Amino acid sequence: MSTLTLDKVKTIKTLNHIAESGLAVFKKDDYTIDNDSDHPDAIVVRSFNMHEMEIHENVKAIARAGAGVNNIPVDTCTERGIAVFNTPGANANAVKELVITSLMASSRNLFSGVEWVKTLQGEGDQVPNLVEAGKKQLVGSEIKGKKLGVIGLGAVGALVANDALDLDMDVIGFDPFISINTAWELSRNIERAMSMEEVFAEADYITVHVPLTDDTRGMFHAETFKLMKPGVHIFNFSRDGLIHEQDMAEALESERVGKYITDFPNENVLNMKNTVPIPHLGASTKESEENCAIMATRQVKEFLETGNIKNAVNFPDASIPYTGKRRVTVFHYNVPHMVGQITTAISNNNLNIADMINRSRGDYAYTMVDIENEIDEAVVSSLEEEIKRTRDIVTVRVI
Ligand SMILES: NC(=O)c1ccc[n+]([C@@H]2O[C@H](COP(=O)([O-])OP(=O)(O)OC[C@H]3O[C@@H](n4cnc5c(N)ncnc54)[C@H](O)[C@@H]3O)[C@@H](O)[C@H]2O)c1
Ligand SMILES: O=C(O)[C@H](O)COP(=O)(O)O
Repeated sequence: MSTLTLDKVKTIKTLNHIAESGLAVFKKDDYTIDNDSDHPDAIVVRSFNMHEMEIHENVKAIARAGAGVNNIPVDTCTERGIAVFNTPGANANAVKELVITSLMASSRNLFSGVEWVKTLQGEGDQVPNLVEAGKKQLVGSEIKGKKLGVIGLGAVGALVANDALDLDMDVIGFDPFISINTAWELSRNIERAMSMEEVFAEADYITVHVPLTDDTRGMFHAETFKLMKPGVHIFNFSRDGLIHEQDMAEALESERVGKYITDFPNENVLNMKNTVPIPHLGASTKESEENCAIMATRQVKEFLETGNIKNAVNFPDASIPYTGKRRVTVFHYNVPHMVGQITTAISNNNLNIADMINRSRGDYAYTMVDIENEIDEAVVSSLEEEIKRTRDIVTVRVI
């Protein structure tokens, strides 16, 4: 584990409520939490929409205490050398439990049943008779023996798929980009679909667990609904943008889709027939909020103090023990000669290298070099300036 003396107190700004146990990672002597700061060193966020927000040049990192990063302008952050972290899997169990709860509850018409029975208030002694007479409208289906289609077998999808098998469902899953780690976690009894169409054709219930990106936006639309079994129930605990809302409204109206259970209500959703709107509760458990907050804040602290990177969505993973007296971290384009230019600048300043790492991710790369020598601040500035003058550099930090 790294050790490093901070040269100044760092400022952290939060844009949503972040669990105290996570914020406690930032020790008082080294950090201040200031939610009014317009130039924090790092930002910790949950679902706050950052797309319209001005992000000060002092911001070095943004940590999403959760999974989805569609509320963060990730491409702009990358171009500016701001690392964006998330917390893979930290809230997956919470989401899985709510998906399974909703699967059983909606299949048994529990939500509409409870709503209806409350309308009997005021009927006095007649309530039990009215309940017995009315319950025939609410006959549901058991999930045992039915087929669940899971689109996206990541942290959440894999847990849902495995647990559905334990509930005696048949499960068919589709994920063309599945990670090796998740593939190891999946039960071999889950049927592997080679296309979404295969899932649509076979499933009685479909649950979607993919990120919202330009590739997945609107992936459920009129044509896809036509491929599904009439009366299918669709569960969306991922993002509203995955569903073409007008098409969903029409599919519900015609009962092509039997029920739409979503964690992302909006005005359109509230006007749709046979919809169960849930107020984005997927990750809202004490356990999940703490897991996410602790993971997010630890990752940011490590990055601010040592430059080490774990679970960034736009920087490569890169970690080495902090062995030297100072560390030079450089985020740059993934082009030839970068390491040579950085190490030349270091030797031009008469400094010796103790250790180094270079990792790339797509068009960008990240290099960290530990310096063996004690360096005074004048040399730090000269070194920083010299590296910044090099072509294809995005950001330089000497820490
Ligand atoms: N409701 C909530 O509170 C809540 C909580 C956590 C996550 N989420 C949402 O759920 C999403 C999934 O969360 P996760 O933790 O499982 O993320 P994850 O990154 O672990 O899994 C996402 C999976 O989707 C797969 N995928 C990507 N594009 C696909 C496509 N076109 N077809 C099929 N599979 C595809 C990926 O390969 C990956 O395995 C998040 O991005 C977030 O938007 C919501
Ligand atoms: O992507 C996520 O992690 C979830 O949507 C949770 O969002 P929240 O942190 O705002 O509850």
